[in-house]
Amino acid sequence: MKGMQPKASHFINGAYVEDEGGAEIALTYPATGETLGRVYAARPDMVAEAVRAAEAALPGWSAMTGAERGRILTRAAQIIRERNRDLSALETLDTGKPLSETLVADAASGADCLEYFGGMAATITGETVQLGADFAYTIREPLGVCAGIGAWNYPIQIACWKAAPALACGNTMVFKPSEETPLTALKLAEILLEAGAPPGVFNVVQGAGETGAALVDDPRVAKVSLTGSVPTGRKVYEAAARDLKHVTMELGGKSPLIIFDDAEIEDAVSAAINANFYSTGQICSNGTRVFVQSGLKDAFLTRLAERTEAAVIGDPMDEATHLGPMISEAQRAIVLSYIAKGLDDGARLVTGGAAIDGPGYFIQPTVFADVTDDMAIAREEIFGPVMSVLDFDTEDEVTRRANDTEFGLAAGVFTRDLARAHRMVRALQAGTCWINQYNLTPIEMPFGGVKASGIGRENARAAIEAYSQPKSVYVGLSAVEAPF
Ligand SMILES: NC(=O)C1=CN([C@@H]2O[C@H](COP(=O)(O)OP(=O)(O)OC[C@H]3O[C@@H](n4cnc5c(N)ncnc54)[C@H](O)[C@@H]3O)[C@@H](O)[C@H]2O)C=CC1
Repeated sequence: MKGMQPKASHFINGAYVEDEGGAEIALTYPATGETLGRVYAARPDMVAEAVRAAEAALPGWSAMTGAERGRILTRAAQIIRERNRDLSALETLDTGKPLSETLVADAASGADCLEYFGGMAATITGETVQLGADFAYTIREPLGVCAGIGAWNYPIQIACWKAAPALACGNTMVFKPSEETPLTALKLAEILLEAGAPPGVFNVVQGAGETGAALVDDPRVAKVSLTGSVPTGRKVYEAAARDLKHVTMELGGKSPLIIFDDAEIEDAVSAAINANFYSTGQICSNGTRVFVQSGLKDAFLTRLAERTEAAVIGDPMDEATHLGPMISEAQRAIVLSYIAKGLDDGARLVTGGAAIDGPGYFIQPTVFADVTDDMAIAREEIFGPVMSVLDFDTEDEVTRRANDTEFGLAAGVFTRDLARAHRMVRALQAGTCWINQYNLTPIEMPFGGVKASGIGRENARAAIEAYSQPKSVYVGLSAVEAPF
């Protein structure tokens, strides 16, 4: 298997840079466990160099018109689309996610995002406020150098979701991908340069938490956008607070998917599958607590088991494959430990429940029924293909139980009664809700969490607020009055 080794580890000021003195990070293909290359973590000097490059590029980039910046982002989107197959194959090598997914959901979503904010860049303006004879106007200014830190489940998508709005607003960025998936952010850096972004506008440094922390701590960084777990979010938020930096936190979840008796059953089963097994369950917004009203329970579980057992698990490069491996042996071990806890706690295993023998970090898609609210599998984010099905009887009861969690990323409601659906989403504590759908995250819709699941929103116009700030200018046109 070829194609994993990048030219060098980091991309700073428009060029690949190497420093073999940093900690080595093996590039492992999760489907076979083979090591197919290596990168090195950025040491503090390298992080400082990347921030310096981003700072130096800031005056020129922010002085361009929005239309000029937008044209570059749009061109980058076009290049990504032209290279979608190669980028998707690289993403599959890095993450193990099946090509059938990466072809449609990863680089393609990144291109959607660059196109969206590329189109919007020229419309980012202030406003004018008439104040009697005087008036005020606002100038929407970039924040400065932004740090982006990514998780491993959607590497190029996360990089684009952060870079596109940041760059559209006139900021520059240093992005640190997850140490598990260093590759496609480097490709994005190449593509942005090729599309016309000046050197230093988008830089990439590799490394784990230490590198991320060095980036967050750099006093020249004005804003930090993290996609990661809640514990990491707490650390990064705390570090950013020391210098009162702006933050966007896209964190974990344990989201409810609520299915009423009157739901269209095949749609509800499809949604439960998408909400738990897409990307082998490694999605922050997954609806891992599937509440099913008592009258539908048996029929739902029967169809769910039949369809789950028909999933094609195996070679991610084969486009007929539905489920690839977990990202790593360590993550698979975590998921297996949760399955063991589920069994210990008395949940009923409907299907799956075991690792799959052979090379790579494969695991069966797993469904538990008769799960109760107090079980670990119902309370903690597992980040793997484990679905918990819980029973409920009434709307009030399920609303209360759905909200009884520290998380608040997403929620879904399946019912034919639309008045009930809208009433429910008003009551559900979640940043994103779906009615009769699940896990679709178009760029046009703000995405983010409430409670411990995050701060701020990505995508849509909301992201412009997250990467710019208004400067208010009062213009006096009358005589200045003073008390004496
Ligand atoms: N809300 C959202 O949009 C999404 C959230 N996630 C969440 O991400 C988690 C899984 O991803 P992981 O990569 O395992 O998360 P993680 O929290 O372990 O790592 C996330 C990133 O933070 C970096 N990091 C770790 N410690 C740091 C520190 N002290 N300072 C700065 N950076 C640090 C890591 O190197 C990595 O790049 C899950 O909890 C999942 O729910 C994943 C995707 C989307």
